[in-house]
Amino acid sequence: MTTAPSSALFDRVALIGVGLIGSSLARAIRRHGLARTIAVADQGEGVAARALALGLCDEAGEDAVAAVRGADLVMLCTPVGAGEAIARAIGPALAPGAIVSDVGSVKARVIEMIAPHLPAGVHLVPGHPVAGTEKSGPESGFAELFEGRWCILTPLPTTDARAVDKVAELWRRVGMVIETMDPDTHDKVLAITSHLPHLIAYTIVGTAADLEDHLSQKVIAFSAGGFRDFTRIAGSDPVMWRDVFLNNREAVLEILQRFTEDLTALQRAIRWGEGDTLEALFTKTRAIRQAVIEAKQA
Ligand SMILES: NC(=O)C1=CN([C@@H]2O[C@H](COP(=O)(O)OP(=O)(O)OC[C@H]3O[C@@H](n4cnc5c(N)ncnc54)[C@H](O)[C@@H]3O)[C@@H](O)[C@H]2O)C=CC1
Ligand SMILES: O=C(O)C(=O)Cc1ccc(O)cc1
Repeated sequence: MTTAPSSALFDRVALIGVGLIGSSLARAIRRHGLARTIAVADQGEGVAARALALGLCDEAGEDAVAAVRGADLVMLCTPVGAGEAIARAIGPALAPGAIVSDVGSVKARVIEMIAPHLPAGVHLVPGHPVAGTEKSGPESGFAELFEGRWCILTPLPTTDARAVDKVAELWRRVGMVIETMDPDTHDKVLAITSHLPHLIAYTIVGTAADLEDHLSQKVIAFSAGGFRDFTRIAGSDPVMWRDVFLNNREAVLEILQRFTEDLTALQRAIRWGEGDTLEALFTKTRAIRQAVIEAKQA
């Protein structure tokens, strides 16, 4: 099963967590021949065995320490809340010169949780492939997930530049476009573009579910258009998203404050029949939609 192409970037890649993102990365690494050996560790019940059966890796088990031994790249692909315990456990087993990276949707807290447990000589290169779906588990991954999407790296000023380049090259070879920013900026940007939309979706679907029985059943039966789109997002993994909100608390609360103020202004406009206010906002947002589409096509 081991692939040994001459263009392999890494000798042994250890993926800790082999759900949607870990399994997509395993598939993409295999497809592009980027590692000689892929070892995975996952504590989910039966997940490691399923990853092996799917042919995603050369070795699989529950023990992260065993997976990282001899690895030149360790990629943390678990919900972000698990990062600290994993880093504490694997720290002593990491080879000098090894790179530790991650795919977490939150960056500042992840760095705070992981960095203190890494020995000197091990390079931390935090990252976030901004590509995903509402699905989870090793069966839901696919090699093309990352193609044409952004990968944001948030290295510390002290991070070894060669280590950053190597992680950037990995994501580039699986099709991503690389952007570098500081962790706080990342967390603020993602709070509005990803975390708040998920919170809104969870709220709308929760509100619909709490309607009187006869109404809530009709909502499900006749759900179409907008509401259906929200149910897709609200079907995302509960543990992953619990960890995102707990670990990007400040940025999410700040953006939620602004959002609720804007929502209250809209509520007022509807109450007082201020059609001009509504139409002006909807005209502005339509232009933003157009700009987003054009940016994607560029
Ligand atoms: N789902 C998405 O669309 C995206 C997710 N991310 C980030 O990727 C990470 C993983 O998310 P998904 O792959 O979607 O989740 P997932 O739920 O599909 O996979 C997570 C895996 O981690 C395993 N796991 C949990 N705790 C563990 C531990 N202590 N040790 C070993 N394995 C453990 C679980 O058993 C599961 O198999 C998260 O940090 C998330 O923020 C980043 C981009 C997109
Ligand atoms: O499925 C969707 O619409 C997503 O937004 C996927 C996603 C989830 C989390 C991320 O950090 C990045 C992308």
